[in-house]
Amino acid sequence: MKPVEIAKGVYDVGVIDWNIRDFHGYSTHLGTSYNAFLIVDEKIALIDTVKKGFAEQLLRNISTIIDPGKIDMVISNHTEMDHSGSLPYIMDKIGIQKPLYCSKMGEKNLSRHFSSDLNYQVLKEGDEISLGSKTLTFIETRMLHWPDSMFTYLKEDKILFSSDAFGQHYAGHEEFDDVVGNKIMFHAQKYYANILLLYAPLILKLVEKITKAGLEFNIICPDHGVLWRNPGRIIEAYAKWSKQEDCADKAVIVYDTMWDSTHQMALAVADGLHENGIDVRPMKLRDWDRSDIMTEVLDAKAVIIGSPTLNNGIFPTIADFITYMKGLKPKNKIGAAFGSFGWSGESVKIIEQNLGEMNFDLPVSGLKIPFVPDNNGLEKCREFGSQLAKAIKG
Ligand SMILES: Cc1cc2nc3c(=O)[nH]c(=O)nc-3n(C[C@H](O)[C@H](O)[C@H](O)COP(=O)(O)O)c2cc1C
Repeated sequence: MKPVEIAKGVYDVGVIDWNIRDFHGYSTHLGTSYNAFLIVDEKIALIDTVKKGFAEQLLRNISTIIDPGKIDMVISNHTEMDHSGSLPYIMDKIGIQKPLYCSKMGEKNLSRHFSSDLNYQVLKEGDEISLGSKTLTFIETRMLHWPDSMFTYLKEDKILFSSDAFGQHYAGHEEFDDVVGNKIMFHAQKYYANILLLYAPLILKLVEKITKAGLEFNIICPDHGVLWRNPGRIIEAYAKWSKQEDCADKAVIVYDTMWDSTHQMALAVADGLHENGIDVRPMKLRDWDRSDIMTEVLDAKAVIIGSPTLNNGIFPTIADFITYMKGLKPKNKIGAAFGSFGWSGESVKIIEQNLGEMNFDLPVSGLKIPFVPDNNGLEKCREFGSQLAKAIKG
């Protein structure tokens, strides 16, 4: 994609990765983009680079605006390779001695990826760099989502370069949120649920800090997806997702099955929930990616997990999902477990134990059915669903 001038002298020179479907284990719906930004003033700054394989494309994009050798400095908001993989190539092209600005942790982490001979210049919160008529300042955002993460703010144009925060894995020619319309919120929700949810308390503090400081934004520029020309919309969504309160009367049933019994149970539990006014999504793990399931979990009140017993344990995909969800630390959820078994039936207890460790509320005892559920068994599943519905509404 050709560079886009988003404000006078400020360009998005990033690239689109149309075909990536597996982003470190996260299943993207529509690829992604690696955004990088060039600010042309008396001095010229490049904010972030792109994934390694796209380095030449980035350089070509920059070359349509200026001679890359004229870049005076590079600013690295985040060390992760999708934004830094091209750094060695770019530094080599623009002059290895040029300053590479980053946070304190950025210096530490970048030098563990690349040469420690680069001209690292450490920035701290509130530091300013004048480019001439434009001034850059920096906001520490440690652990949002890496220790090195920081934001860069272009004061005069009120543009925030927010690194991975507010991003979406979305590939498209549209530059701004309003051009895509409401469907962009799904991609932003998926990104938040899978990358940022565990840092919800830090996000709330950051939103508070920014609000208190009275910082205004004309555009928020994340390193993935579209740029937010309506920043209020995404800031409000982040505040809501981070509070994890006021979720919808919605339940996600996450399950897997070998011989269909737990599947039949899942559908009957779903009926019990639906008949009692709950919006319910049964999702079988070998058909749905864990990142899609987490997207649904984010705004659901209940997560109900079903697994057959296999070798005295839970089915491996369920263990995978529980590990993943645990790491993302969802809060204020109701949980429940069910599953079919043959003789020892450990799965329900193991799931309940895990949900308990995540501080989920378990208002209804788990439901186990031996082998194939008959009509009576299916009725028990519906009843289990309706009891859960009452707890969700209560
Ligand atoms: C390889 C294998 C191992 C199993 N191990 C156990 C077990 O340790 N304990 C148990 O209670 N049932 C065990 N079962 C029985 C299943 O839990 C039972 O068939 C159940 O109905 C399967 O549910 P599903 O149709 O949802 O997969 C095992 C089944 C298979 C195929």
